Amino acid sequence: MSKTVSVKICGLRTAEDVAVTAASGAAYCGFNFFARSPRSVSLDDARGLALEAPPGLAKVALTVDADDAFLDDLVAKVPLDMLQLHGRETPARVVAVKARYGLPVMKAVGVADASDLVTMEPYLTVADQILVDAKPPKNSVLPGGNGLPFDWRLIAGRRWPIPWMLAGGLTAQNVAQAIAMTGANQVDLASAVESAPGVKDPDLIRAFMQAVHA
Ligand SMILES: O=C(O)c1ccccc1NCC(=O)[C@H](O)[C@H](O)COP(=O)(O)O
Repeated sequence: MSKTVSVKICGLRTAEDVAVTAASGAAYCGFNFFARSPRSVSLDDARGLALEAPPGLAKVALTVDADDAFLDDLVAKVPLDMLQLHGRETPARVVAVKARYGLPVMKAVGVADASDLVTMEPYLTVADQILVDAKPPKNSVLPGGNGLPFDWRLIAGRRWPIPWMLAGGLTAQNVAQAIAMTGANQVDLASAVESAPGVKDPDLIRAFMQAVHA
């Protein structure tokens, strides 16, 4: 029996991105507020995009080590379903963000070797979800969204007590193998559905979704 895998497409910047993501059957869309990313959007633009998102498409805001002043503004302006913390936020910071905003929090953890799975453990009791992502290369300015996979054998057969998403270099060509190896029920991607950094390609989004559901 085939299983249902939920998809999050991250780094949406235009109304067409949102429309295609929703129509393709993705469960989540991500708005990126890391200023140095080619995928970043302003609060005003994100508000417009979020208001256009149809019911059923969960709106996730990705931030990196954001302070309360920024998050206050973000949550006041943009209707959201989840906060994604993609920096060096501690477990205590996850607890504080959850309490302050009352939104589910997904904590991203970069994986390069088995020690990163130990680093993940304290988050499993405080976050609502974990994003199991590739650790960025040392010279990258982006803490995520580098289009590079990690060694999926590191998490093959691993089960965690809270929902989690697999991310890092997923493509239409490798996602079936990634799901089979890791048992992921949710996947997240940015780079492989772009024709250029920050520019989503509707055909690539549709091809990825077909590969997930094949
Ligand atoms: O995508 C970015 O530019 C980015 C910048 C800063 C922090 C995180 C970022 N992306 C996080 C995501 O949720 C990506 O979807 C995830 O890392 C996978 O990206 P990719 O390997 O490009 O599919």
